[in-house]
Amino acid sequence: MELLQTNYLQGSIEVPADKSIAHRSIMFGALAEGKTKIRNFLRAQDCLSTLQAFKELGVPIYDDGKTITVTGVGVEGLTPSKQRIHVGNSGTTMRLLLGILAGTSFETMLVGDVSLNNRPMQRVMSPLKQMGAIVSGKNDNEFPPMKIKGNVKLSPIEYYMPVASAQVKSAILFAALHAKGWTKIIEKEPSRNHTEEMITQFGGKIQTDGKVIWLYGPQSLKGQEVIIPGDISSAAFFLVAGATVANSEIVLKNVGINPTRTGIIDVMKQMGANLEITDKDLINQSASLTIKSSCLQAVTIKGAMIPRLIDELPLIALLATQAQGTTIIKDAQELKVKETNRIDATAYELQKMGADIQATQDGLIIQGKTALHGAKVSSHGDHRIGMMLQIAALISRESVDLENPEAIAISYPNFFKDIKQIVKRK
Ligand SMILES: O=C(O)C1=C[C@@H](OP(=O)(O)O)[C@@H](O)[C@H](O)C1
Ligand SMILES: C=C(OP(=O)(O)O)C(=O)O
Repeated sequence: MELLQTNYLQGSIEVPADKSIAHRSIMFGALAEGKTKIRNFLRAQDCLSTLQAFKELGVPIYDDGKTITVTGVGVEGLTPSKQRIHVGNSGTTMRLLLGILAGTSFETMLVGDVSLNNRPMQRVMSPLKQMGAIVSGKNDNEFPPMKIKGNVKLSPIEYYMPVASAQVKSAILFAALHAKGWTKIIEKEPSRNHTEEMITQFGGKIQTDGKVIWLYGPQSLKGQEVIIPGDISSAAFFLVAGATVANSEIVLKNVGINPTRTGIIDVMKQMGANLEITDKDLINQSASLTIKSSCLQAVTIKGAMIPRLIDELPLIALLATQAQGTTIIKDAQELKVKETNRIDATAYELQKMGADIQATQDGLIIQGKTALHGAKVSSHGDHRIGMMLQIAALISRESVDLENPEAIAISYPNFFKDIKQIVKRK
């Protein structure tokens, strides 16, 4: 597919709903008592996998096209699926669902696509086994398909997380809601806290202090109305496009600004981006972001910042190709086990366009102020790599051909439609 080109970018966009919150809204809705109404659900492949999975586990879910209504059944109300549950490309669905299924009385098989079959599951298997569930991967290794036999008498645990991962933390918390006693989790670095926030939103009790989280189970939750803000990880594509394409100005409305997710804003500001935050809504944790063409400086990104912008790193690498100086990204080895190895895929594809970018063991080194040229590139079947390459095409102003653009529907089905709205050809 030939990617879109532009002379400059201008306009206003309402980015799609937050993917992390959308998955969790179905999950909490299913586990709570009573009805949960979800407004602005993300109808993208990953979240539809979660929705379908819970239908197969016997949860009544009704979508009138605007609002999704989930009739909660509680973990004891889930019923065995008649068949293996397909979770497609979604790591979040598989890992969080394992945490939920850990508290059931039955066995479930979870299968995914080729990409998901290569994603490590030991990180969730290990704590869930300690809590009393029986979990195994294909041929007794840690890779999907996964088989899980739940245990209605789960034990609480104290768990030091070896990786900074919101998915692992969330899987443990879902299981802890059904374990009798105190579960304590110590994070390696703070990761996105949507699960903790939604436990409180759904009437549960959870305590946090920096990297430490305590939850006393069992707990029952109450159905809620969930209004999902726009996804900052989707807004990020436009932030980078607006900052790097000359004479541009883009307004992004209703973007989620939970501080565990706003690393991209902090890093872009540090780089000198012309980025303004307005219309802050503190209740819904959302705001408008205005980005204008910017003069950028290189940065070093590492440590506790990494989980706050993990999904935006391929895009930040692209941004760094246009900044003054050498940008270094380190401590980001988690990027190797996403939908694809995002360190290698980012370096390989941007090199094809003329970028001076080197993959390292745990990140990337990018020399700035390089002109990008046209090329034939591939998404590697990874939605975020595909979208990053469309932004690279806007910067290059030369013809770029993208192989496997379909992957983009995993998180952002209307991506090209939204880009078309702001592309201005003189
Ligand atoms: O919990 C979540 O919703 C997510 C957590 C992150 O994964 P890890 O927990 O594996 O870092 C992130 O990369 C993913 O896109 C969504
Ligand atoms: C890593 C991602 O998602 P998941 O882990 O749910 O597949 C992502 O959306 O970039």
